[in-house]
Amino acid sequence: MATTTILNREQCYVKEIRGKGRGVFASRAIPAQTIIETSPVLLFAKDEYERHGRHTLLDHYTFNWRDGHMALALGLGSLFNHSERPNVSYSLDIARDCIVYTSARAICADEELCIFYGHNLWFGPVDVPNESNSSRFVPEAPKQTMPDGWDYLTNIQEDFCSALDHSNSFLSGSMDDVINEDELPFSRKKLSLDKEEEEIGDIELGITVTARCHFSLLLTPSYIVQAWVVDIPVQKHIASMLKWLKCSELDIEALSHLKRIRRQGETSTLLLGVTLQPPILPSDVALGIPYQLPVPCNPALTQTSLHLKNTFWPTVLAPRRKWEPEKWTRRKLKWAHDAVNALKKECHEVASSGELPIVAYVPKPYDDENDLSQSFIAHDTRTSTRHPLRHAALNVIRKVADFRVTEPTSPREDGSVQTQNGTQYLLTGLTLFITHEPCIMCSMALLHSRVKEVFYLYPMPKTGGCGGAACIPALKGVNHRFTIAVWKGECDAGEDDIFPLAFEIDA
Ligand SMILES: C[S@@+](CC[C@H](N)C(=O)[O-])C[C@H]1O[C@@H](n2cnc3c(N)ncnc32)[C@H](O)[C@@H]1O
Repeated sequence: MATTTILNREQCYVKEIRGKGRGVFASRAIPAQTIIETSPVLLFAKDEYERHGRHTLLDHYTFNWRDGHMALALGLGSLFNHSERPNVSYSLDIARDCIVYTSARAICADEELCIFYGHNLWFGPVDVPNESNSSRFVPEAPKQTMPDGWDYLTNIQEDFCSALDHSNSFLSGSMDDVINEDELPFSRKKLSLDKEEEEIGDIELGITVTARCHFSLLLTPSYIVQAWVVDIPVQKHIASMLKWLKCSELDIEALSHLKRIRRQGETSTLLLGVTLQPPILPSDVALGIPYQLPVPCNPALTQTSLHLKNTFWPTVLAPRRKWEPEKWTRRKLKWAHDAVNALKKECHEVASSGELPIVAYVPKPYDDENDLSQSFIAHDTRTSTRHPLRHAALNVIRKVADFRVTEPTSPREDGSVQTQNGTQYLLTGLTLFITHEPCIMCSMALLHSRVKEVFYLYPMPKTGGCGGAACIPALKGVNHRFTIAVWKGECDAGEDDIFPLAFEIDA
């Protein structure tokens, strides 16, 4: 086999490999994160490339560039072969018209240097670097246009998050001024949780009961059941039965929107509860036999709805409290604006490392630093770890939890330190900033974490769990709600396109 030695600054050489043609090799050990090669590119306009280039051998060597241009890397850049487990990542330096190749892990002398071309190869690949040596790093794929199941996340241009947000006109003025809602650089989603139920057919009947589960706070099985009631023939027994009920286990929160007694003519009926079996009643009171009735599952929000609900069972009127969004001062806006810029800065770095450019950031809280004494940032690592659950939001929750485990609370008597237990993952009172709308899984995790609010820059209509494909904090039956806000100016689509579902929240 012929061996040609061509050295670049990092002493790489080119060698012929069976079944692959030429390849680039390290002549000495290279530490991780070393720039191996910077190749200037030759750019072809889209038209020119379509008419000529793509019908030639050039098509095996070119990279997608911005604005439909195609780029041919000069120097060693065109000679890196493909591997499923590449040891080299690359980033397109659009401003300098070059491609920068960086070692994704420590590389041994005489190891072949490979990049990842993507999933749509035009040749049958041979010889992947051996598993024990291999990095799990998979950089952005050239020419990849296939749907990736993640709203084309893998195709998001590197420059997407590169521009810091300098549009900070809202920051000039007194820092204590409260900013009008329509001047805020973000829009808050309103989560509509309750329908008015003003038609008889709209009344939701039945009570949702949750089976007791000691292990999960959130995902417990629930059933919709009818309520048990019993007629009380003798009026003087009503008071004693109400007293008995208070002490029984039947008096539960889920029935608090219903009145206990229904009077119809001479008959008084007592609402007992929502057990699966008929409740056992006191034997010393003359009562009818318990029976089941469908009862409204929500309080009445309006008089019309009250009138209709009362035909099923007397219901409490609880007019909706007006949604009152939290007021934002200029000082707090500055805090959020800094957080967005921190996200973007990190995102830019992540994109050039070959991971999906998704970053989540939990800054020190604006109001109360006792909730978290330092800020945390994490990016998506599902590519490098080959672990489909390593999303940015989950990674940052984990970082916060890991930090808290090591953060001593108070010393014990014997002088050893005590750590908090079981609640480290909680983001109570904290705000999460994230480049992309969290997916359904992450939105559920965030709900579980009791996060106070989530700001994102880029909506994900097909996979998002904060208004895109679903709106997790607006679901019925979840035990926490968080505020959702979208930072303006990151997406040109109209709001209706992004959020096909209109939600409102009860404060
Ligand atoms: C950008 S060039 C790489 C340099 C090329 N080997 C050469 O000698 O010019 C891409 C071409 O290299 C070959 N190639 C790259 N990676 C390969 C692999 N893992 N297995 C087989 N052929 C590969 C394919 O023919 C592909 O069209």
